[in-house]
Amino acid sequence: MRYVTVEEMRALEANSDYFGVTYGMLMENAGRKAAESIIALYKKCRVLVVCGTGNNGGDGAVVARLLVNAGYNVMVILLGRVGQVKPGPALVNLEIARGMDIPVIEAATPGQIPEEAFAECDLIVDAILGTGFHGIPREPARTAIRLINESKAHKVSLDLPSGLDANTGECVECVCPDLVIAFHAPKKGLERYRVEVVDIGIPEKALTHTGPGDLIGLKTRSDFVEKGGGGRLLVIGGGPYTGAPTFTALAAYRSGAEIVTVAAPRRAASIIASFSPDLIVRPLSHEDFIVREDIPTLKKLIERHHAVAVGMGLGREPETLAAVKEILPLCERVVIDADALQPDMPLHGIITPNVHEFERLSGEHLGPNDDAAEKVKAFSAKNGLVTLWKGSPAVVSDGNVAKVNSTGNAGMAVGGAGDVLAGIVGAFYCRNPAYKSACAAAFISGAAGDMAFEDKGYGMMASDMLNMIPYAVKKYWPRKEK
Ligand SMILES: NC(=O)C1=CN([C@@H]2O[C@H](COP(=O)(O)OP(=O)(O)OC[C@H]3O[C@@H](n4cnc5c(N)ncnc54)[C@H](O)[C@@H]3O)[C@@H](O)[C@H]2O)[C@@H](O)CC1
Ligand SMILES: [K+]
Repeated sequence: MRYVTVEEMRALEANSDYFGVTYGMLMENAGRKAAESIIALYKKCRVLVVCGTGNNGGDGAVVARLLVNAGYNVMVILLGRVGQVKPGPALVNLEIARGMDIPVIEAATPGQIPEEAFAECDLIVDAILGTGFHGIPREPARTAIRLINESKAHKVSLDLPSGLDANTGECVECVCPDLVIAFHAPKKGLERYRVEVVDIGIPEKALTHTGPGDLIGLKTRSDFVEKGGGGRLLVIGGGPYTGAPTFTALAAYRSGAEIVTVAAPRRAASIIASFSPDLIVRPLSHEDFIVREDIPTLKKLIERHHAVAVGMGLGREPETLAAVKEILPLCERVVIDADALQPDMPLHGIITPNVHEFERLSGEHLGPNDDAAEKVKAFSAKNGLVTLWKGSPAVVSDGNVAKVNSTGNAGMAVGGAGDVLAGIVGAFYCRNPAYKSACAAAFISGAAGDMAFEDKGYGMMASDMLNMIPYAVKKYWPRKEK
């Protein structure tokens, strides 16, 4: 089984919690499965559970409680004060253990660790550090790891051997366990251990649907301190229509882009510029639509931005489409939308077709009982790109995996909603991988649409979605320390 990265695990846990199988339930499941494995392997004996102050320690507290229930003689060493324990399921389970008169020794420094406990036990459960660990073990974890390794007792590590960095698979000083009980899937670096993977009840939906977990690890402006680091998006659109590129550009700003430039034909450019002083608008050569003479200008603009969103409000003048055909290969990160989605276009990056545009591109009519995820995945694989299919619900795929969007509503079938979505995708894509950007954008766009619908029902407009984007981001963006 392929290992799961720390970020993937965080995302799965966050989506699991979002769909109702909470962090607390996951911890209970993890602890129960670990205790069951231990009871199957070791007859009743003296067990020392060494807990860290994070959720791995929380798992250890659940194991301690369940082994006591099964008649084992259990003692817990907490490497810190109870007051330092992560609030939430870990603290709850440590308090429960203490409340059950299980001896919990608090050892905040190496000197406070009762060394004799490591000699007077038959089995040690290593619940010090899990996927939240990185670097070199600090004290008192470091001493505890040494004492565990020097002990003659059997050792079982929860999720991974404490001291193994699951981001890199490396370990400088880590527990050498007889068995690792890994939760949900192995982490990187477990190849050299005896591992038992246990299911902790993460619902299938956490894997198949978007959720707040898809925002974990998404880079935003605050990750780039230098000016313009937050992402510079170029919007190439406008012509017969001026609202569409405007929605895309404003949505990108609302999603955290730092600089958004709109390149549009002259007349459209002056109208777009009049909508908002926030927009940097670059009028092109022709009055009404984009022409081949614009290519050198567009080339220069493309080079000065992290990503490009093209197609919104473009119109379908043959000369315009010919120009777009020439500039698409020049774009490293591109979101291709609306009129630019033509079968003979060199499509790549992320495409955001609605149902009709997808039909035009793939020749596939997706009816209500079609498996949209499979069709969109196949199309994405064949064309080597990421598709954000704007069905209801939307489906995102990179050709390998596919996710169904879990937010959004029928009120969003309103002019401009697709342009807003394209702007959110473009803003995220400036600084993030394509598939992650598309999943996160689908989720945030639908969440903003849900807030707008909550507020205005079917009277909502795309501009209401625009205003809700920052609130959706604030509501669902898991705090860094999770
Ligand atoms: N979040 C969840 O819903 C679940 C988490 N689970 C468990 O939670 C673990 C992840 O928990 P956390 O993210 O809280 O982190 P961990 O419990 O893995 O470790 C975090 C603790 O270690 C400390 N730490 C980090 N680097 C250190 C270093 N170099 N030296 C010493 N201490 C260090 C941190 O300050 C923190 O207190 C998983 O491995 C798994 O065991 C499971 O219960 C499944 C459910
Ligand atoms: K561990």
